Formats: sequence, C-alpha cells, structure tokens
Amino acid sequence: MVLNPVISKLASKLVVLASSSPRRMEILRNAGLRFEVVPSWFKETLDKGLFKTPYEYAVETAKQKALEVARRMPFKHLKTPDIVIGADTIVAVDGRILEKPVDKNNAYEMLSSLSGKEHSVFTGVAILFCHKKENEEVDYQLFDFYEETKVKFADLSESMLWEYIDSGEPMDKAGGYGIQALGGMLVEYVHGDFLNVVGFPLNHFCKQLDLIYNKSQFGHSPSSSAKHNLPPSPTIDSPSASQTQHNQKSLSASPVHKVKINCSKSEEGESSWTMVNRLSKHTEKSEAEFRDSSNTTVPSVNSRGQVMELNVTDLEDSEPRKEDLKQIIEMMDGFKASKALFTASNMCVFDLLQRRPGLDAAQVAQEIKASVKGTKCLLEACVSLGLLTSKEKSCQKQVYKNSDLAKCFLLSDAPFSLQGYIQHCDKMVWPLFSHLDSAVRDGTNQREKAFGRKSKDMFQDTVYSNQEVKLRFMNAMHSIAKVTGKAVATAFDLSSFKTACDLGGCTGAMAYEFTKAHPQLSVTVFDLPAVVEMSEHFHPLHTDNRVSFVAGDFFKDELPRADLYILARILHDWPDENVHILLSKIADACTSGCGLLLSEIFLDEDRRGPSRGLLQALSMSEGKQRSATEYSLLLKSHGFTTAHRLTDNLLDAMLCIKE
Ligand SMILES: C[S@@+](CC[C@H](N)C(=O)[O-])C[C@H]1O[C@@H](n2cnc3c(N)ncnc32)[C@H](O)[C@@H]1O
Repeated sequence: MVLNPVISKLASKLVVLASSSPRRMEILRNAGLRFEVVPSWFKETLDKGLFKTPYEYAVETAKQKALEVARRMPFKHLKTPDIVIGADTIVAVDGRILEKPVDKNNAYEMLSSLSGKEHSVFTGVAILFCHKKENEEVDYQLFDFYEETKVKFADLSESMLWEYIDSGEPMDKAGGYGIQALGGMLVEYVHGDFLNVVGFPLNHFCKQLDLIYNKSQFGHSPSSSAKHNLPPSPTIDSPSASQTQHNQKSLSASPVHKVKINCSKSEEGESSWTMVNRLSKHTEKSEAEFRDSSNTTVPSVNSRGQVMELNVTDLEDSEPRKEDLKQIIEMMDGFKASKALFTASNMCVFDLLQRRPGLDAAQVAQEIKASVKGTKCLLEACVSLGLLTSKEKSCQKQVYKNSDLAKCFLLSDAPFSLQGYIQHCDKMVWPLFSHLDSAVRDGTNQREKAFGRKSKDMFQDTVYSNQEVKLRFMNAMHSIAKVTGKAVATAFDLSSFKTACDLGGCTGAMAYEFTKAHPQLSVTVFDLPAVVEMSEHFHPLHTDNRVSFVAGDFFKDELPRADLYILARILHDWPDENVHILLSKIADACTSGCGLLLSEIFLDEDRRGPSRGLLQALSMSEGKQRSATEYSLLLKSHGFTTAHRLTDNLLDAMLCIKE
C-alpha cells in the first residue's frame, strides 16, 4: 500500500506509550512522535494456553497494557490521554512462547532452544483511542495488529552462549536477546521488519494510522461523531468490525473493538466500573479480569480524580491528595528554585567548586565574598535542587561538590554551558515577569516599566542599545543554540542543499551545528550590524571557514542568496504582518526547490502545551507562539510546502520547500 504522512496527525494529541522499553521509545521518538511514557502495570500473566496462536497472546497483552494505562491516567495523572499505544513482543519457537528470561539459566535455556534454528518474533500492538464525552464518560476504540519477523540464529557454541548471557544483555529482552546490540552477532538472517525484532513494528504502525486517518471510511458508523459529540475527523470513530477487517486485510489486523467504560458511584461511594460492547472473542475473557482488577485497584479517590467534576463540598471532610498538594506547592515555589540557581551561578559558585571541590560553606563564603550564614543556606538549597552534592567531613561540617547536572550546564566553560541563558533569564526575563499582572491587564509590552525604556523593536531599541545588555543577550542565544542546534540541524535530510543562510543567526552557534552535521553545506549568518560586529567573540577556536557573516536588516535589506534559509527562533518574536514581510522576502529570494528550515517551539494544536512555550508567551508582546499548523499556513501562503518534526528537544523543526 502507498504510505501517507501519519505521525503529524498525532501532533496535537496526548499520545501515551504504555511501555517503558527504551527501544520502543527510541523507535517512536526517531519517527518524530511526541508522546508521554506511562508504563503499564498490567502483569504479563495471561494464560498462554488459552490462545490458539502466539500472536493472539501478544496482541491481547498489548491491549491489556494499553487499557490499564488508559483507565489509570484520568485518576492518577488527572488527564485523559487521546491515544494509548500498547505493545508486546514475544519470540515463538517450536510451539513455545518465550518472553523475558527470569534468570541466567532461563536465558540459557531460551537461547539454546533458538540456536541454529529459525524462530518468529511477534509484536502485538494496540492503538487505543480515548474519547471523553461531555458527561465525563470515556469511549474507547481499539485498533490492534501484529507483525511477524522470522529470525535465524547461527549454531551457538556453549562458550558463545555463556559469554552472551554473562554480558547481561539477555535479561530484559523477549527471547533473551537484543538484535540491535551484542545479540546481533547471533543472527544469521532476518526476514521481515527489523524494528519489529527490536520491539516495535514502526512501518506497520504507520500503515495502520494511515488506514485510520487517511483512508477512514468510518464516518457513518453506528456511533458517529455527531451522536457522541466527538470531534470531527480525523478523530476516528467507531468503525464496524466488518469495515475494519476489510480495510485491514492486507495488514492482517484483528477487528476494532469498541470499549466503553462507565464510572459510576455505588452506594458506598466506591467507584464501580463496567465495560460494554467488547467485540473480540478473546477479549471477553480479559474483560472479566479487567473488571475484577478495576474493582480492586480503583480506589474511591477515582471520583475525585476527575478534576472537571470536582465538587468542592466533597473535599470538606477529606484531605487533599498528596500528589496534588506537592504539584501546586512546587509550582508556587518554582521562582525560588530559579532564583537560587541564578544567584549561585552569578556568584560563580559552580565554577569555584569545579576548581576546588570539597570546600565547606565558610570557605565558599570567603571566596565569593558573602556571609557564611547566607552562603550555607544557598549551598544547602542547591544540594536540595540536585545542583550540588554534599558530604559530612568532620564535626557535622559539610563539604560541597558540583553534581553532574551542574558540571554539564552550569560551568562557564562547559560545552553545554547555559550560563549565558541563566544571566538573561535573571536580568531580562525576571524583571518582565515581575510586571506580569500589568502585562496581562494591559496586554502590552512591559519593557518600559521593567527597563525604563519605550521600545517598538525589542532588539534595536532595548537589547542592542547597551553593550553589556547586547553581549548578555548574545551569550544567551549562543548557549541555547549550542544545546539545541544539533537536533535542529539533523531533524531533516539536508544533503541536497549546498548553501544556507541563517537569518537572525546571531553568534553563529546554530550555523556551526549545521556545518558540523552537513559537510557539504556552507552557511552565511545574516544579522543586524550591532550583532555581526561582535560575532568573532563567539567563534570556536578552530574557525570553520564554511561559516561567514553578513550584516543587514532582514526586513529592509536584500537577503544573501542561498539554497536553504534557516529561521531559528525568529518568527515568534514578530506579529503576522512582520512575518509576512520576512517570508515574502525569503520567497522572492528562493527559486523552486529551495528550502526554508523553521525552528520554534510548536504549540500543541489545542494550545494546551507545551507549557514552556506558553509561559514564554507571557513575556512577549509584539510576537506570539504558534502551532505547527499556524506556521504551516503562514508558509503555504508564500508558496512553500511544509513538513514538520517534533525534535524531542527544546525546539521543533519544519522543513518547507518552495514550490
Ligand atoms: C531570538 S534571537 C535568535 C537567534 C538565533 N537564530 C538562535 O536560534 O539562537 C533573534 C535574532 O534575530 C536577530 N534580528 C532581530 N531583528 C533583526 C533584523 N531586523 N534583521 C536581522 N536580524 C535580526 C537578532 O539580532 C537575534 O540575533
């Protein structure tokens, strides 16, 4: 079948992976899927004897994992996921199902049974769509499938078997081996999807999503969106089993199951759960298990878990949930943590403890010229935040060292130092946030209140009007570009582009990441003259002659010619009128096939996250945060086609091609 883009369809959804397998996470992350991980508590104890085939067992286990998480999340995590993905990988040989070995002897038994033979690896996958209705009831629709890959092992000697077992690798892997690592040595051939053996059949998963989203014939099903007040397509609706079977024939998928879970309160005030309308034969068996486990594991707290339904009077005689209390207090205390970090960084505590680890509070106080009492409080707070570690030396005297977190991000000369960004947050962002109430009231820029200066153009009127402020800002951009640049530069295959122009490329930190990742590429950094004149302070030691600088104003001046334009963290600073001016200049400079790589935080389509982007918007005035669709529409209006990717980093990326 022809495969269409699918992962982007899930961009605005709360997708949850009901598995803690690092291999599954990596496969899905690499595919650009943004998801949360909520490992399932479902125990893999289904009676294998009840299943006619090994794959039915894997599919059923995958379903139960997904259902358990979908059921738990509204109460434990206080949110209903849109989609839960469950998966279970097993190895089948000689009519036996092999899961993860319990100990070395079990691993030996498994691996020797595979030696010299072909076996099958099955991954069962369940994609569970959750539709929360107005009455808070949740409708569940289940799509499941399995993938089979044949793997042949070489004849393994005893010493080879034990060497592999002693490596420790077999222990958390189905069948006792990991094909992507040392276990690859054991394998003679693989017929089928390799990633299926690693733990997740990505291609089949995408095909399944393609069927659901792009080729859906499900609009007129018995429980259509109108009937249930569900969002319109592409949210899938309950297809009839026969329709789905027909659609999935080539994918050998099993029928869709519509599962409805009602939560009602019994007289005792306990929640009771019922499930109706299960369509699959073998799920009926598990339905009972599911109902049983629901009754025992869902405490009365469930009825309070549904935040929207919370009745304040219900709370009067009870205590708040500990997690809720912790969450709200942590939010309230967030600024204290930020300020402690800023202060310790400004006072060079981390650099000092890197040069001289093991100082006590009095010694640190002497070096940073501060009071012993205040320094001790600061050091202890930093320990509690995981920025320092402490050890009792003698007579209850603590000595301090940097934690790994501090070593990575808080030293002024660390490769990923965020010191520049910390200073910017402290000196530039903090004052803006202290005027947040007037910003919200007026809906305008609070820079005048915070910095005593009116400004229309934040860069030219405020940031670059003072050398110290300019350098601080450039340092901040430099440090963030260094930690995010690689993910942005490698988000897409850029091998067809030879020349790039990084518009508003500031110190060139992002440009260097692009030349590092793409040996064929030269990058011109284009930024305001005030920035370009300082850029050499930021050049790496071994200057890369594939990076050059041109000074100019991207709203007014001619843009340097390039095959690829880069706009990293530029558009959010500007309202739509300015964005259109800039995009039309870029579009004019582009010939057909030229690219534009946009990198920003993409807001979720429902604008419910990520909170980093939404919080940043609070201190913006001229600009605004946008979703991938909003950016895409802006770009399409200038003749670009777009494909976007969530990089699982601080910044997302979109590659646009001029038509
Ligand atoms: C938020 S910073 C982003 C820096 C860099 N792209 C990055 O991702 O680290 C915005 C950049 O746009 C530049 N800029 C702002 N207005 C500009 C203009 N009119 N012409 C050229 N560059 C401009 C600023 O100097 C600054 O370097």
